[in-house]
Amino acid sequence: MTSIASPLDSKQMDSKQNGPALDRDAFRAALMAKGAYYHIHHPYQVDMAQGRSTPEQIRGWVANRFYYQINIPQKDAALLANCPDAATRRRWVQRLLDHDGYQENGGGIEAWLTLGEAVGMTREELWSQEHVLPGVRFAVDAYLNFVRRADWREGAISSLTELFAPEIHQSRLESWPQHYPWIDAAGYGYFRKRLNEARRDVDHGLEVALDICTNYQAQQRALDILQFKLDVLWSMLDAMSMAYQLGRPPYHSVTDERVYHRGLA
Ligand SMILES: O=C(O)c1cc(C(=O)O)c2c(n1)C(=O)C(=O)c1cc(C(=O)O)[nH]c1-2
Repeated sequence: MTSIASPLDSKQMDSKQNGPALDRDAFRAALMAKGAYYHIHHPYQVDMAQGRSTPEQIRGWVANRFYYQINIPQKDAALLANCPDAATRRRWVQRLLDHDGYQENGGGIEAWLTLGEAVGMTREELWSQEHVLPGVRFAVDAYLNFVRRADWREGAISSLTELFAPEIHQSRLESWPQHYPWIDAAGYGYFRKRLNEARRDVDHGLEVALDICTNYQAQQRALDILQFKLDVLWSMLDAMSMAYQLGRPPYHSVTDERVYHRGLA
């Protein structure tokens, strides 16, 4: 029971736009094929993986990604708030604990702060958001706002970029220590921690998608949602490329000062 209209509901269907539904395996394959657009292929990410990034570029990425990290639990809390099903909430709530921590377990945000220190930044610097580029902020905010407004099942589908995340975490664990001996190994805990968490998360997200998207229109909608999320991740790196690789941070043509803001509350 939800008051938010979603094309995932069959009653919202327009029969004229219906094509044949993919079977479960073919739909899973169509979702997986979206991996071709994952940010693992973005030049900024490729440069980091191949050892071509400067310390400033790595630090810029860590500081900007921190904004993603701190918004993920708010996104998951929004999804929980929109979800009327207790059994789903009981599983989904683990994501909040993964990032925020519980009892003596520090959680993902804490692990990301450790990564920040490992690359030579202070915790205060990350929390201040002074390095967060407007383009990164807008992309992350778009994700949070989408999940706030969406049917929880659409929110769940938007997390499915995590299908492709274990590979990217694994690749960082393998390549970064070789290329960047200046990074303190304590910083890699986040990536190690996410390997299993992401696999468990996608089992749940995929289950939701495969169970619910059983007709053509719902399947197309799910693919569109996944593409939207891929766009979020890609756009974040586009903004970082401009600022840290091409030397074109916001307002670079009018001032040498950093003109960043913390967004509008
Ligand atoms: O480092 C990455 O490339 C990467 C990507 C993604 C993703 O694909 O959205 C996530 C994460 N990391 C991650 O650490 C994480 O906790 C996470 C949660 C989610 C989500 O959408 O709920 N995505 C991601």
